[in-house]
Amino acid sequence: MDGCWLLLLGALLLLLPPLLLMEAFGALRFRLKIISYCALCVLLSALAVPVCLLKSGGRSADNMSVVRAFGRVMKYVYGMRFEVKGLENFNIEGPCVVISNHQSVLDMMGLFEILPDRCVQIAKKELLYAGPAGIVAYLAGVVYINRKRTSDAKSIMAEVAQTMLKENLKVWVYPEGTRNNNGDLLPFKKGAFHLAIQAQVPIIPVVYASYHTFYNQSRNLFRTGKIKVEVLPRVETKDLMEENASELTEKCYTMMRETFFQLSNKADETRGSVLAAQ
Ligand SMILES: CCCCCCCC/C=C\CCCCCCCC(=O)SCCNC(=O)CCNC(=O)[C@H](O)C(C)(C)COP(=O)(O)OP(=O)(O)OC[C@H]1O[C@@H](n2cnc3c(N)ncnc32)[C@H](O)[C@@H]1OP(=O)(O)O
Ligand SMILES: CCCCCCCCCCCCCCCC(=O)OC[C@@H](O)COP(=O)(O)O
Repeated sequence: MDGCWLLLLGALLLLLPPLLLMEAFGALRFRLKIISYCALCVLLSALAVPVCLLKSGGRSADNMSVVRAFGRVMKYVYGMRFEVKGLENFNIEGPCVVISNHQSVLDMMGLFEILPDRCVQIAKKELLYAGPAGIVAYLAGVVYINRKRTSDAKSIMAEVAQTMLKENLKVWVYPEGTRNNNGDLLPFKKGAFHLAIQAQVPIIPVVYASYHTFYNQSRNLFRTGKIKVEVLPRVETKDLMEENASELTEKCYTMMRETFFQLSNKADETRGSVLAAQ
């Protein structure tokens, strides 16, 4: 492992000159910081691959704890602190579907901060081609879907409903289906909710506060910061059927959006105008 840390240190030193240059140029600085973040993800992944192979010999959800340990290095490098509420809501026997909002590539830090054991994510298939990061995600049991081929994605998720029960897995889905940094949540895709209903497992919503105070792509802002996170109480799906998926989606969306605004200290403008109209 000593070799690994030396390699890591060497790479960080290599990243230092570009980081200094960034002080002078806003846009360049922002880009370099994002690139260095991705490079660190790739580097940590490359270090984690052999450890995963030694631990499990191949693809296994047990490897996710290795990836989580390596992933937790990133928050120290980028000066992110987390304030987590409701972590005890993860303490449930058996499988469940975890859903959370997805703002940026920085979410990897927030993910590994609270990721429970034996929890795998659903990811877009393009991530498989991100070199070592794609490989380590595959080794840790990440399920890849092609978002453009809905019917394929649905059948893969139907298989996941079976495997999560068989192998006692939690599955983490970003129901917005893409990154979104607009200060609100995008409407949710329904796959996560069909998955929970098919497997008859609870949903655990997780909300990360808006990053707007320290990260904003359009303003080239990427500083250190504190991220409030709340793990909400489980939403049961027992006895729900396929036709209940839309209302379940709506219920979770409303709950998470309210929490998102609370955590981000913002007024819910839409709700305000709806109330005014009544
Ligand atoms: C070493 C450490 C450091 C290294 C770090 C690097 C290594 C990392 C390692 C490890 C961490 C990995 C982390 C990865 C993170 C990745 C994040 C992403 O990639 S986010 C993008 C992909 N995720 C999704 O897209 C969400 C899942 N998407 C869905 O669930 C969608 O619903 C989907 C794709 C299944 C369909 O999407 P639609 O765009 O067609 O929209 P819809 O409205 O949901 O569905 C259309 C109709 O189909 C029905 N439907 C959907 N799913 C169904 C189902 N399963 N069964 C039946 N009907 C279904 C719906 O009810 C709807 O029909 P009606 O409108 O209601 O009539
Ligand atoms: C051979 C080296 C190839 C290098 C490629 C550089 C890739 C950088 C790897 C960073 C991996 C971090 C994982 C990111 C997960 C993530 O945040 O993915 C975004 C998707 O959720 C949503 O996609 P989108 O619809 O594009 O917003």
